[in-house]
Amino acid sequence: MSSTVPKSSNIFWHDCPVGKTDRQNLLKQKGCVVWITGLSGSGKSTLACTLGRELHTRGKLAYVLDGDNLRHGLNKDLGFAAEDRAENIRRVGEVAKLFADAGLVCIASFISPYRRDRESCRALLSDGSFIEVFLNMSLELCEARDPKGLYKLARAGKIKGFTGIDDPYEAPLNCEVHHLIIRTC
Ligand SMILES: Nc1ncnc2c1ncn2[C@@H]1O[C@H](COP(=O)(O)OS(=O)(=O)O)[C@@H](OP(=O)(O)O)[C@H]1O
Ligand SMILES: Nc1ncnc2c1ncn2[C@@H]1O[C@H](COP(=O)(O)OP(=O)(O)O)[C@@H](O)[C@H]1O
Repeated sequence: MSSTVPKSSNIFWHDCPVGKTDRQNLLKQKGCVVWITGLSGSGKSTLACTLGRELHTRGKLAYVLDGDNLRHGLNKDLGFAAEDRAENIRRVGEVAKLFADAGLVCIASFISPYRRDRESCRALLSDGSFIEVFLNMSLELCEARDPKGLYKLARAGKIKGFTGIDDPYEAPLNCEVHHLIIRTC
């Protein structure tokens, strides 16, 4: 699928009197995006929900955007070809930016296998407001977990273009948080 970025013309930005700073003051927190990337089964959703709960417990407003979940709605028209993944991440980046602008801690949990797509999302946010977390789990570990049985299907050739099997994953070069687990099971 090709990019659906619209070619709008004759459009004008409309500023509202209540801005991001006002919302942040109201909420007593800073809006930002925590972007969790890693292979399927690396623990992205688990970490996203744990972090979301921890922030909630501390009285901070957070919201989790998860790949599987958004593919049930906003991104249900997208598959897993490189251009579909790029469009998936582009849309999520824009949504995450809105959440951060609203003053929330937006926790985005997506494989987001392409460096360029993640960097485009980073570029949407101001310095320090995009925190990239790399769950660096080995393919062996993720495959041993295989909670949805997807690696088994990919190995059997029943899913084509599965990340880590026959589709690429580009590890971050300069992420804010690098979580590495070396054990194999
Ligand atoms: N071909 C292929 N490759 C990778 N993953 C696949 C594929 N097909 C389906 N799934 C399921 O889709 C989930 C990943 O969705 P994402 O939106 O995070 O993917 S991406 O960022 O656009 O690459 C992923 O969820 P997680 O296991 O939570 O990562 C899988 O459940
Ligand atoms: N820190 C962890 N230690 C051990 N198992 C974990 C950990 N985090 C997640 N898991 C398990 O690994 C599997 C994949 O986790 P999940 O959060 O669904 O990964 P992802 O969203 O990256 O696909 C699940 O069965 C989950 O319970």
